[in-house]
Amino acid sequence: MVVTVTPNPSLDRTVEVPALTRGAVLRATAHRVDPGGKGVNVSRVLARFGHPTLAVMPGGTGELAELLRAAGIQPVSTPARGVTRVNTALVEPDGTTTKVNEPGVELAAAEVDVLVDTVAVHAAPAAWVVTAGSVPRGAPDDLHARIVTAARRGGGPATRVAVDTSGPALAAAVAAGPDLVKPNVAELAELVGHPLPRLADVLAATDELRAGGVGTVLVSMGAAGALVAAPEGTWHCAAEPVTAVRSTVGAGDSTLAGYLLARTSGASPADALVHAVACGAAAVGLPGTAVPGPADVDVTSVKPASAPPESLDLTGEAA
Ligand SMILES: Nc1ncnc2c1ncn2[C@@H]1O[C@H](COP(=O)(O)OP(=O)(O)OP(=O)(O)O)[C@@H](O)[C@H]1O
Ligand SMILES: O=P(O)(O)OC[C@@]1(O)O[C@H](CO)[C@@H](O)[C@@H]1O
Repeated sequence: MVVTVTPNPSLDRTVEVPALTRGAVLRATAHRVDPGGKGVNVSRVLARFGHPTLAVMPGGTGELAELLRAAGIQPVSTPARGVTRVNTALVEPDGTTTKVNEPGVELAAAEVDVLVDTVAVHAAPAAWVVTAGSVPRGAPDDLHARIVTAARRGGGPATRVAVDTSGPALAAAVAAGPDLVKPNVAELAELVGHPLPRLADVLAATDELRAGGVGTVLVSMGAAGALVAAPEGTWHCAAEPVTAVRSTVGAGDSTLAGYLLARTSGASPADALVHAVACGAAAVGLPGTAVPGPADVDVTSVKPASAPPESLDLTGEAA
């Protein structure tokens, strides 16, 4: 079982437009609404694969709860002020996505405590507790760090904790020594305080995090695939670039879910990375915040993970 925590859940509204023109009235060619928020998306992938999951979040009632139940996920709601935010993605035909994320619910100190304690209550049977996404208004920067500690306190001997967030919240969470973090390259660069133009720079950054007490670092790198730096070793893997990108929203969450699904089934970090990359590639071919299931994911189309090509340029500026 995997428990996910989404401190700032959302309803993701995706509107496809012929072109994004500032100041114009745009006529949508398609639209959809998906449950959203990073932890929620991880639960949605797990549910599509038939893996048991519980999604903890402040608020998360009304339409979001209905959509989650329809997806086979039982939401665990904790008290919050305000309503679930609506995050809007404007998607152009080539997949270019402009996203507007609302601030979302607000938490008083007591509501933060309830969220953190609820994680401890549900952590015992979990193989993984995943805490992910932005920190809502009113909550402290160390919210994910507190959730890591709560998951450890309430979890069983086999419970592991993964974090996917950014900025000061990621820095605080890393200091709590989670078993896994899943930054993208920009988030990792902000964390270590300098740009990471080549894969060698990403590797050095993952070494730094692991030396500081993080167990595994899973770095998603867009079309350049993903890298895992684990106690067992370091591997890189990339899918064939998806040319028909529908929406990249949720690709990182699908990558993380794919990795955890494979690891809980006993796969090695290298094989789990292949599954993670296949899930990420499948996600970008799906509209809006649709997440992949087994029928969408083709592991055989992804080459086995290999030693990281350290000279790989990640800026897209190589000659
Ligand atoms: N153009 C692409 N072609 C093939 N695979 C892709 C492409 N873009 C992304 N992916 C896959 O999706 C994964 C996640 O993408 P990315 O690194 O952009 O996530 P992210 O920035 O964490 O996303 P988010 O936080 O919005 O969910 C990549 O590791 C890769 O496997
Ligand atoms: O505002 P946050 O919490 O950083 O990100 C929220 C969000 O953009 O992330 C998910 C994709 O990863 C979406 O479902 C959701 O709208």
